[in-house]
Amino acid sequence: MGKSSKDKRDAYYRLAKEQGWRARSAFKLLQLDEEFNLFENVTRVVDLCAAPGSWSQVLSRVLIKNEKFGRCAWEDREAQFRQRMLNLIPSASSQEDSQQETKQDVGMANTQDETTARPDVKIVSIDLQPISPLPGVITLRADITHPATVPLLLKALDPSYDPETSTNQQAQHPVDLVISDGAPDVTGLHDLDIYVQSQLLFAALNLALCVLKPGGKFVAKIFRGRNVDLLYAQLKVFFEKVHVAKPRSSRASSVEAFIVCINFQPPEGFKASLEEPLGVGSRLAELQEQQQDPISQAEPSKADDDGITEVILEDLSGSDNKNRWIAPFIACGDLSAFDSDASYKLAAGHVSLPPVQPPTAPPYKRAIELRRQNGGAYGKPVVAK
Ligand SMILES: C[S@@+](CC[C@H](N)C(=O)[O-])C[C@H]1O[C@@H](n2cnc3c(N)ncnc32)[C@H](O)[C@@H]1O
Repeated sequence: MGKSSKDKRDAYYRLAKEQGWRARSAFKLLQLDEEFNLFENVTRVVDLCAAPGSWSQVLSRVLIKNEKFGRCAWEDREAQFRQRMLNLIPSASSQEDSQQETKQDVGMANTQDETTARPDVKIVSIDLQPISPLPGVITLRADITHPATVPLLLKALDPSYDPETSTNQQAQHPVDLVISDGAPDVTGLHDLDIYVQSQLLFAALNLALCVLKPGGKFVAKIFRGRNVDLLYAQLKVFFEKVHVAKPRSSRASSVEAFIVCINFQPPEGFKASLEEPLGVGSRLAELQEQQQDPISQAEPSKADDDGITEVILEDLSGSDNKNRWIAPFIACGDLSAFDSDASYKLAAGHVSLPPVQPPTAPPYKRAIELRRQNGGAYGKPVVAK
């Protein structure tokens, strides 16, 4: 979590520290769950691009510790927080609570905790960066775009999996839910950022296809850019329902959104492949060809059984119309929830809480070292006169 002055006034940044979450992203997952009931009947989950680990914390607290974060609990916590915002000084007890929890989280072993673990629950989290231990969560430090990560993940999910002898890439005990909050270091070059993000998304989808069980769910961060409708149509090849969701805790000013794909239905004869991953060559296009056109399958403006209205745009231009599809857009999170674009005023007496989980290996550490070695020769701040 950054510490810019905007962040300090961002309610979710402060609320995350109040409640002991490692990052404000925890609220995005909680608000997505509020809308889509993501964790219902889920015991095996893979969290991709998981550092510093706030999504894994949510998984651990909901699935292992059986904590409830439904609308009621959320509103209760929020009401308390609003009260403290009015008083503008965090209560000593809430600070102690969150620090206590952090100590618990950080102090736990890297595998299932004997006292709290539900033996039927398996959570595997992966990131390029190290993730501090969490109760009941297996953490892997790996690159999700690298083919060697798939056998690593399969082995973590199923210790009897042997990449040497196994001809079957599918895990023996497949996964109910794959979530990915992957984001590259944003360059500010819009098209490049969207391209790199889409490569992360394809890597996440590829991994998901290797481990998801039929009926499983896939949730991933996307940057909504030009041609995102091509992506929605591609996801529709594998999942019965594809929604694009914007939690209230995700800044409206950001192009970030989340695809929520429900009911994994691999096309007949489809096998996830490391040699020919999705996003490379014509494999996806061929699968789309095999399938009926998703646009003609869906009836325009029809409410499905969740009461969600699908809006299909009829006038998509270009010859590849049949490869495009507009996923229903859903804003989620209670309307009374904090606005992530608003700045909330802090009083003079406001006490800022320390980060719940200081970064373990932040990329800027090396830059600081280099700057020190060079006697501050580069990257010196320019002082305005
Ligand atoms: C927005 S953060 C994820 C936050 C996390 N969901 C949480 O709640 O704490 C994005 C993460 O993506 C990770 N990432 C980016 N590219 C990756 C890759 N190729 N493989 C694995 N992780 C990657 C980054 O290291 C970073 O930790």
